[in-house]
Amino acid sequence: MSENDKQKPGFLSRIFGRGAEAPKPAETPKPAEAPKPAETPRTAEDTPGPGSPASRSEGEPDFAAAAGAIAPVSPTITTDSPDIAPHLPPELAGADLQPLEDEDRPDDAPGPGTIAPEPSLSTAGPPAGATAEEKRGWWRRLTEGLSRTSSSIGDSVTGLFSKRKLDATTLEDLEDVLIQADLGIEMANRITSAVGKGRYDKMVAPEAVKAILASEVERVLEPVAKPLVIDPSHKPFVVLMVGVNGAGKTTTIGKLAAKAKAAGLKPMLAAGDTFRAAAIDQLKVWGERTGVPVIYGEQGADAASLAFDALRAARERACDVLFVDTAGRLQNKAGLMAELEKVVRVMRKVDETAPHATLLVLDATVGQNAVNQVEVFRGAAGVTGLVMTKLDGTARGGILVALAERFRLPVHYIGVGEGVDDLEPFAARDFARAIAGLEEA
Ligand SMILES: Nc1nc2c(ncn2[C@@H]2O[C@H](COP(=O)(O)OP(=O)(O)OP(=O)(O)O)[C@@H](O)[C@H]2O)c(=O)[nH]1
Repeated sequence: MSENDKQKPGFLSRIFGRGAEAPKPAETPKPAEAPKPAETPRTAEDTPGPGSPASRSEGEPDFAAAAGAIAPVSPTITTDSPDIAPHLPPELAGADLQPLEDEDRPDDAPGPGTIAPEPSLSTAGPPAGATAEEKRGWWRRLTEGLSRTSSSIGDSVTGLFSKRKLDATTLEDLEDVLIQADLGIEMANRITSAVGKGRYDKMVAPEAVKAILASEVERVLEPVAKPLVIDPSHKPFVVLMVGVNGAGKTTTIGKLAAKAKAAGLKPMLAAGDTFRAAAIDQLKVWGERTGVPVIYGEQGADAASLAFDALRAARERACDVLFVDTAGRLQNKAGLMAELEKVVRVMRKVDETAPHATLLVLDATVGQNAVNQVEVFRGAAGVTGLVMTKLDGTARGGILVALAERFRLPVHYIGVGEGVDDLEPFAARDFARAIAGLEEA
C-alpha cells in the first residue's frame, strides 16, 4: 500500500472499518487434503420436494457440539480457472457468462489485503478520481436499472402536476402513486404533506414535487446506506448470503467476488446451497468467470459441513474473504432456521467470530413480501445487512424505502441487472434522485 493510500482515512476505513487492527497471523494451516473428484450428481428422483426437510441432515443429531465428529462431505475446490462442464443450468441460458477480460485485471494488481487504486468493494458511487465518462456510466447504469420505478413515479407526477393547481384530489392521487410504487403508507403520507404545505391552489412544477420526494426519500435512506466493510483482522472475513430461492444470492456472490478481486482481495466461494445441483453449477460458473476458487460438494451434502470445510480451506489458502451461499426454502421455516443456525454454529468451530457479515438478498419484484422475508431471516440468521436485487425488473422499487424505514438495517448493494457490473454500492442520494426521475445531483 502506498503512503498516499495510507493517508486516506475515509477510503481505508470504508474498506477495512475504523480502527481495524493489523491482520492477525493465520492459524497454522492443517495439511491440505487432496481435492477429490466431484461425485455424480443425484438424479431428479432424489431431489426432495417442497415440504421436505431443509437438508438431508435436518432432524439428525447436531454435530456442532462435537466438531471433531463432522462427517466429511468430499468437497472439491476449483482452481482459479476451473474446468467447468459446458452444460449450464436452464436459468443461465442466455446469460452473459464470458470470462472477464484480462484487461479488466491490471497487470500490477496488488496482492491480497492491499487496495487496488480503482473501485473498491465498498465505495458507494463512482470511485474517487473517476473520469467524467465513468461517472456518467455509473449514473446511466443506475437510472436505466431503476427506470421502471422512476417512469412510474416520474411520469405520474408530471401528469398530475403539469395541468392543474394543487388541491386535495391531486394530493390523494399522488399518495396513490407512491403507495403503488411500494414506498409504504407512512412515507407516502409524509411526502404528500410536504408537497401540500403552503402550496394549495397554486401551480406546482412537477420538478419541484420530484425534488421534495427525493429529499424525503434520501432522509430515510441516508442512515442505512452503508458500505460492506471487509475487516482484514478476520482472515478470511466470512460473508454468509441468505435469502429465499431465486432472490439472487448466487448471482450477487458472483458480482461481489468480482468486486473483491478488483479491490485486490483474495476471495473464495462456498457452494452452500447443496439443495439444487444447478445452484452448485451456477456458482462454479461464476467462479470460472471471475477466476475465483469455489469449494463445493455433491448435491444433498450437509451444508454446515461444507461451510466448515470451506472456512478451513479459505484459512489454509490465506483468503481475505469467503462468500458462503445457502439454500433458502421458506416452505419450511423451522427447517430453514435449523439449517442456518447449524451452518453458523459449525463455522464457529473454526472461527468463533464467523460469520462476520450476514447479508439478506431480497428480490425487489416480490414487493411487500420482502417485509415478511426480512422478519423471517432476521430471526433465523441475525442479518447484518441487505442487498436488493432485480430493481431493474419492477416499477415498485420504493419497497427499499419502506424496508429502510421499517427495519433500519444497513443496505449495502442494489442489483440492477444480470451482468457482473450490475451491482451498485447503495448511495442514498443517487437512489432517491433516480427513482424520482431527477438528474444526477
Ligand atoms: N434482472 C435481474 N436479474 C437478476 C438480478 N440478480 C439476479 N438476477 C437473476 O435472478 C435469477 C436468480 O438468481 P440466483 O442468483 O440464481 O438466485 P438464488 O437466490 O441463488 O437462487 P437459488 O439458487 O435457487 O437459491 C437469475 O436468473 C439471475 O440472473 C438483478 O439484479 N437483476
